[in-house]
Amino acid sequence: PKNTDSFNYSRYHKLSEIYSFQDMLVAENPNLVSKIVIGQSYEARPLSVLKFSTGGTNRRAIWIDTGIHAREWITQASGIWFAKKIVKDYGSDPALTDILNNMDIFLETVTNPDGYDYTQNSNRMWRKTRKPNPGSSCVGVDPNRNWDSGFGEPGASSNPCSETYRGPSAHSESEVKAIVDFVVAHKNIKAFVTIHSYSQMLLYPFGYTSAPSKDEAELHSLAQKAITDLASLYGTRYTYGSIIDTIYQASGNTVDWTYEQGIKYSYTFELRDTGFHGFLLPAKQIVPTAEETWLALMAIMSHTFKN
Ligand SMILES: NS(=O)(=O)N[C@@H](Cc1ccccc1)C(=O)O
Ligand SMILES: [Zn+2]
Repeated sequence: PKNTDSFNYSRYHKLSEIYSFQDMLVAENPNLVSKIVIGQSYEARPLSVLKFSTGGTNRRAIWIDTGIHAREWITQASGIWFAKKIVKDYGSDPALTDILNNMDIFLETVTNPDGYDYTQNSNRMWRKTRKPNPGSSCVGVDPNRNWDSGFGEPGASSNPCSETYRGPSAHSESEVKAIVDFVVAHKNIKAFVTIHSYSQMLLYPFGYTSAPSKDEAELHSLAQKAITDLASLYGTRYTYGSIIDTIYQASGNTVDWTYEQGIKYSYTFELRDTGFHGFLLPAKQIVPTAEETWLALMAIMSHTFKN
């Protein structure tokens, strides 16, 4: 595709097409969008983050990532759609314009590029990173068990062959460490949203413990508002609540760590569907899924902006 208007948002794209989309979006919108490379994957691919900013220095910021689990293709595709949506709506949608006149948005659309490439060329059901595990014939670490929050506690595996292998140590994966370093250095991120599929859930900390977070009440009511807005478009029904109560115990997960870093509005989405297609969601559902999810993201971003 020649530009981001002719780009086909209703199709899943290979890694090189996503990278060229990012560069086209930056080139078309130099006053709003820039690309930051926060590190590199095990196989030395760039970990690229799109920054949406109207100026200032170290403004309060919102982080969104998609594709940390490679096979969850609806999430990378939604992330691409979100990027174009931000550019289209800035200056026309009052709520988004207000947010971007005061805050920055960081969007990492391919958070596990090695894994994504592997699903495209080898194993469509790959989940983890692609770093070999010494002493094992099994490859990869689960990037949603590798964070330094309840690391190694129940809710992750110590077996390199497991899909939920936590890794040899917290932040052992460069794809995780790059985000850790970015969050620690930035210091002004107020909302952190990491997007997975499938199950149709909106989840908040904690996953490693049944102890409620101190902000449980606020996180619960904001989640309720977000999934209500989501459902208003196509009637898609989400459940919501703490990770451990709503899905299962999971230690070393992303938002437990970001919440413990002090980022109150830390959420994990599980997008469509509830298992009929699962990870193999048909491409015709990409745009409807992205559109409805955007409404929930706007609820979270607006609340973050006002608080
Ligand atoms: N996306 S998924 O199918 O892998 N499910 C997630 C569920 C999950 C979501 C948020 C924190 C911990 C765990 C997982 O990492 O197991
Ligand atoms: Zn996932």
